[in-house]
Amino acid sequence: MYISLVLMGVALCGAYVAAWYRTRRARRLLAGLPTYPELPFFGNVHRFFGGGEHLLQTLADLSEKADEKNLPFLLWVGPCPVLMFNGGEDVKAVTNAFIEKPYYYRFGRPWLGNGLVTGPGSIWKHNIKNLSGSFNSSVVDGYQAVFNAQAQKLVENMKKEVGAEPFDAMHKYLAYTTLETVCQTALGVPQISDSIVTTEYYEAFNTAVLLLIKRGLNLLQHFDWVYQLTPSYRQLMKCIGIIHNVSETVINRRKLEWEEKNKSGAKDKELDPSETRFKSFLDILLEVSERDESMTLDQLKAEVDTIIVGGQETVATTLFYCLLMIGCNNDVQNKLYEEFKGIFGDSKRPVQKGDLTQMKYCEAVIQETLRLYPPVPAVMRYADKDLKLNSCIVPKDTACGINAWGGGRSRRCWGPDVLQYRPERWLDSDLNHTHATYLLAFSYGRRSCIGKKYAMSFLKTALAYCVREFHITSEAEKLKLRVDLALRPVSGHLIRVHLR
Ligand code: HEM
Repeated sequence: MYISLVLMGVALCGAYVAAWYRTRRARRLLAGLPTYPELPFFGNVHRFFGGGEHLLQTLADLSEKADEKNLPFLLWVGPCPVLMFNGGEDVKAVTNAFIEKPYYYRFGRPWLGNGLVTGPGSIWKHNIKNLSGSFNSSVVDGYQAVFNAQAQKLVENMKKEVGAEPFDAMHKYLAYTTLETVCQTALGVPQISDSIVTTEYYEAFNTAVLLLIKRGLNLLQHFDWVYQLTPSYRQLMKCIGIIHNVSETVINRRKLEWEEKNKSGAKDKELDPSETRFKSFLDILLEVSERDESMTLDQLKAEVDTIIVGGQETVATTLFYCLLMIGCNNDVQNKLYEEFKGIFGDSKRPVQKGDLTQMKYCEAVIQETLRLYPPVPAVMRYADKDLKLNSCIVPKDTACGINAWGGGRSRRCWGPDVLQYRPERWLDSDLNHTHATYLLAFSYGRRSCIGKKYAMSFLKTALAYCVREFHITSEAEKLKLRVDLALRPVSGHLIRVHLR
């Protein structure tokens, strides 16, 4: 025990000195940027302790300071610099220059392998060429029947809550709805709910997310060899085993079907559309694997798991905040209802592709929600070379934060009513390219979200079903939030539904 502690102490000191030596040039180049006073050894790391609420306060505080000065905010994690960018030309330059991510993205690799989110830049660069169009309009349009069925199921479930106590829509319904939707469209399995999203899978999925967050927030566990000694590691591996087992089973079955189809000499190499009635993400990957040897079975699994993770909580969280916001902004809800009435009349018919393009106000509601409540408040890039910006030089080896919370709440960009929930601002013809660089919920530039079109189509569909059926109320003006990778509520997050 004593020897282990001494060894750990020596390793930590060694790592600190090496990192300090490597980043002394950064200290010189970044002097003058807004920052916090540093503690010896820890830098500003103590600002991240104290739980998710405290973390959000820190993020909000540094975002405001950066906005006031119109400069990136500098943090020191031990001896290592982290620059936080709120938006504007800097974000554009940083996201286009850097495709590497800091080391802690590796924590997700036991689950997501070298998929798009967690893979190293070189692998991402190769695969994105094949996958960037995976969720283009024609593919996503093919998912509309799944979106409708899932939205219908959601409102049927929520009807149980009519006249009941306020409830937590996220955990009771939304998380499950989006997990089913994304599994179904990613894997292309009909009747997925019975066979795939079992309670065991759902629980393993949620626990794995929480364990990864826990690791991220515990600096000591950043060392692989420390983490591998913990019970959390064993629990994580168990959860990942359950999740992988599901995706592997489906992938293997689908791959066999695909190979048999090819052997039988079918001219059209797409799977029989009658089986799924849409082209799943897995189908797209199988097509890629035919012409690109680097799309191995492992890589294919990594990409499928990535899509499921990338699309599940983000979409559920956005829908959740949309419901909360319209629940405490009656005027907004009325306008939304009127828009749906204009499109559907009194009918509760399924949403069609053409309806989605007419939902302009609905789109504004989603954008405004994402501006104030980005599900992923910040993402990171790693500077693998120097980059000259107008505001500073980003030195090689600096971590760069793309701060969606700060961008959406930048007074400089959005004006004095920045904190007001006002979807109308998105209908304003004065909105321009600069505003786009401050709406960072989907990140920006290279390695930004490829599921934006998917997310918008599903969210519009789900909102149409919910608002046609229910009048929603919430007390979200009392909403309290925390950050633990995702933006999560602490209180003020319950809703009530009333039949229209
Ligand atoms: C409102 C919903 C969504 C939000 C707010 C969102 C947000 C984001 C963000 C912030 C990133 C950048 C991650 C990083 O740099 O670390 C990202 C990447 C990604 N998202 Fe989304 N996402 C959403 C929906 C979806 C959906 C529905 C899918 C797929 C079905 C998806 C798939 C992905 C993938 C594959 C990446 C990695 C892209 C790359 O690195 O090239 N996302 N998303």
